[in-house]
Amino acid sequence: MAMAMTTLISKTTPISICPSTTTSMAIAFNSASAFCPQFKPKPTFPLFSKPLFFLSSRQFSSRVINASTKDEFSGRVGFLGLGIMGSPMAQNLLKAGCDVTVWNRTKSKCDPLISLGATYQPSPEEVAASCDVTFAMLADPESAVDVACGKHGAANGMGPGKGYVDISTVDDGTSKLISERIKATGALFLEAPVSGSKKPAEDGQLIFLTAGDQSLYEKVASLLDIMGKSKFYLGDVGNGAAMKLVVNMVMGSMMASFSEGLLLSEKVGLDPSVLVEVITQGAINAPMFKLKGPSMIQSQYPTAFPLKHQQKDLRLALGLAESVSQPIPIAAATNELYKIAKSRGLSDQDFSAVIEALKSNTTE
Ligand SMILES: NC(=O)C1=CN([C@@H]2O[C@H](COP(=O)(O)OP(=O)(O)OC[C@H]3O[C@@H](n4cnc5c(N)ncnc54)[C@H](OP(=O)(O)O)[C@@H]3O)[C@@H](O)[C@H]2O)C=CC1
Ligand SMILES: O=CC(=O)O
Repeated sequence: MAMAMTTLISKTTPISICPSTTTSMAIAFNSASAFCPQFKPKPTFPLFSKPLFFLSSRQFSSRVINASTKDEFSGRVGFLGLGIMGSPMAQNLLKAGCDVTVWNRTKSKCDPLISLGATYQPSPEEVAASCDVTFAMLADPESAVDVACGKHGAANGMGPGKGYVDISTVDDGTSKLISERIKATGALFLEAPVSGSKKPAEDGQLIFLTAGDQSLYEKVASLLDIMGKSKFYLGDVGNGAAMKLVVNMVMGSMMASFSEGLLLSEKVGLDPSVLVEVITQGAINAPMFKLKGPSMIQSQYPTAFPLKHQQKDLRLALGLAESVSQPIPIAAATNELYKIAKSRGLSDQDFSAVIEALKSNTTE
């Protein structure tokens, strides 16, 4: 397998990077047109002080390269897909003064962005044709392929000098397919799936897991900095997708295990709120437990990360593991639990609603 290079730029301090594999988002650039003039670095994260590292994802060999974020992006930015994540990301670009053109399958979701100054185009093709760099944030592999490669898809509007950045969480095969189609037009491609949910998207605190054309990565670095707190460059297309799937495989299993713990503690007469406090103070603490625990105890699941997307990521992680004959029995069992939750009508609830699948099981 080809060695993949990992770059990390953080808004805060230098960070050691762990080994990786792959993921996806879409941007197109063309220095000729328009502008994104008012990029203002957030005061707590000076733009020119961001460290950047270049690491081998498999061997930890490293070299430091110059941070490219000092080069502001000057071009028209397209944004396809305005769901829970895409809307706040596009909004942050607009608020930073970028010239943004939007499209969404359900047009009404474009309206709040249009009222903030975005331009609307009626198809992905027309967005890509009118923009220098086009980002895509779609639900799943099928929609990501359709929007990029389908009839009136973005690829039809791409060409030399432009770039496509796919932020959607998809598998590496899907990302490679989209990359090939985009690059056949002469444009550049970057996959850039994100770690971080609705609130980090609103706060511009996402973590980008990028791979693909490094020159596109460097050209859109200042845009990634508007939407995120750090960014990794992981080498060949597929490595960003794989990294994202591994992270979300771990997250899905953690949430399932946490759900079992909450229910077991209650069944044996403990206060699950105290369990959350105990976990929070110990070595297995993760922000997710404190964030989701109190509402889970109240059987409330306000959607930040839809359960159907978590199950999709587990399904794709199983495929990734299969491709390299890696046993992942915990993730396989976890996937079954999320499938049960989906079959009980919880698809559009937050993924923490997976606890309901366990409740139903214990009462049957
Ligand atoms: N929510 C989260 O916390 C995070 C999500 N992700 C990933 O980001 C991606 C988007 O997530 P999120 O914003 O939460 O999802 P949403 O379900 O809120 O949004 C999905 C987007 O995809 C569009 N879409 C779905 N199917 C099609 C289709 N067939 N053709 C065209 N457009 C389509 C939707 O359009 P329409 O409005 O018309 O339905 C919508 O714009 C997913 O891959 C997810 O796994 C990554 C990190 C965090
Ligand atoms: O993909 C979901 C996330 O929270 O990250």
